[in-house]
Amino acid sequence: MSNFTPEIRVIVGAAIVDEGRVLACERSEPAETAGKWEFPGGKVEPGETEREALIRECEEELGVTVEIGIRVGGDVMLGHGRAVLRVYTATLIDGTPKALEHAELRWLTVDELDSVPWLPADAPIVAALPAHLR
Ligand SMILES: Nc1nc2c([nH]c(=O)n2[C@H]2C[C@H](O)[C@@H](COP(=O)(O)OP(=O)(O)OP(=O)(O)O)O2)c(=O)[nH]1
Repeated sequence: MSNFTPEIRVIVGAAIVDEGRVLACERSEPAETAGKWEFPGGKVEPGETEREALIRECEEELGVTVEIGIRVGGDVMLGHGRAVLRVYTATLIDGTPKALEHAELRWLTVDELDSVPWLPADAPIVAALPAHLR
């Protein structure tokens, strides 16, 4: 059909900041991305706002309650333009993050941001992070 418009999924990530450090999470699956590091988050489901999706994902993946702040960096295209990644700052309201779905969690200072292999799409977001950690 000539009027077919493919759906663009929005993937949200939370840059959880605490005492000048950001929480980095090592993916455990699937095999193609296991061992790469990311911001906790995932797909925004129909009927959900981006902030609601982030709060839900942080509960599911880390067992914490977060408050969402401001955007970090710009939109990053994923999957040949089929999805877009949007990252927001977040702060912990309740709980201590646990690796419920990730292989490992690490709190990184601004000097440690490059110490883990981030998912490739996260590079521009990580580059924009220092301003939020100082
Ligand atoms: N959560 C997250 N995903 C990222 C980041 N960077 C990046 O390229 N991605 C990609 C990896 C995945 O292909 C996709 C997120 O999918 P996901 O499988 O984690 O999302 P989800 O939790 O909603 O998954 P599911 O319910 O469908 O299993 O976005 C990031 O910083 N955080």
